[in-house]
Amino acid sequence: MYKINEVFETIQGEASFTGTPSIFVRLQGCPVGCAWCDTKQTWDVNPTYLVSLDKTVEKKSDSEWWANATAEEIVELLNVRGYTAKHIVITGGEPCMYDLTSLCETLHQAGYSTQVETSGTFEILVPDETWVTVSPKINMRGGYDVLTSAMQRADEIKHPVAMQKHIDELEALFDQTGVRPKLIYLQPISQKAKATKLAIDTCVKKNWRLSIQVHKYIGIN
Ligand SMILES: C[S@@+](CC[C@H](N)C(=O)[O-])C[C@H]1O[C@@H](n2cnc3c(N)ncnc32)[C@H](O)[C@@H]1O
Ligand SMILES: Nc1nc2[nH]cc(C(=O)O)c2c(=O)[nH]1
Ligand code: SF4
Ligand SMILES: [Mg+2]
Repeated sequence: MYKINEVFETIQGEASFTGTPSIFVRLQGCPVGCAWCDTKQTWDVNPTYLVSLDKTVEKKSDSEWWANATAEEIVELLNVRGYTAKHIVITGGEPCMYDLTSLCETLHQAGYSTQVETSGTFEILVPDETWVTVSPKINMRGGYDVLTSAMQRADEIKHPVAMQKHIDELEALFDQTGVRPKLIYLQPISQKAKATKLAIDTCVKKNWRLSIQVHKYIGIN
């Protein structure tokens, strides 16, 4: 069973897959506690807010409501809803709190590609074909060993930044782990002008890439 906060079809707004029609499966639960997190409604798994899977899909705004669903029930839901996107983004919350192998395999068998968005604070349990986006949560709850293996598995790094300290921490992480992935994106925190300028200047200097959260600029989910 997976704990589902919401399922919706939209355009991927972040990093390499920006612009790709995607179905987002947002899982409930995250113990990491980033101060600037834009999905705090996913942090707690509160039994009071357990609802049906349909209710999580019909949400009109962010809420702590969540539902239990099997991989098969999720594929069935995508069929019933008539979604046309073929790319599934599994996010959260922290999706790697759960073993995502069977969910991704079931989605692959049904003809979808998969991508996981993770903080790297839990072991990443996904098939080889799954695209893994790691937003390493440095000096946060979670193990250093796990973060190293997450860096090794990462297909891309997407690092939220607001101040120089965040860039210095990322450089230190590359040095500590000996892993420097090819695709490194800086993502300004919460569209702040100062954060955006810092991200642009640093990307130009280091030949990294910029990820703005496109969906937030155009006002979609
Ligand atoms: C909400 S998280 C869920 C997945 C996972 N827990 C993680 O942190 O990667 C999805 C992405 O949004 C980023 N993010 C969260 N809040 C943000 C904010 N206020 N501004 C920019 N990026 C943010 C995260 O770093 C991560 O890359
Ligand atoms: N359009 C859109 N793109 C996204 N990319 C990552 C998201 C996330 O919340 O993980 C997200 C999201 O919430 N919406
Ligand atoms: S790890 Fe991801 S979901 Fe959890 S608090 Fe940080 S940004 Fe939010
Ligand atoms: Mg989001």
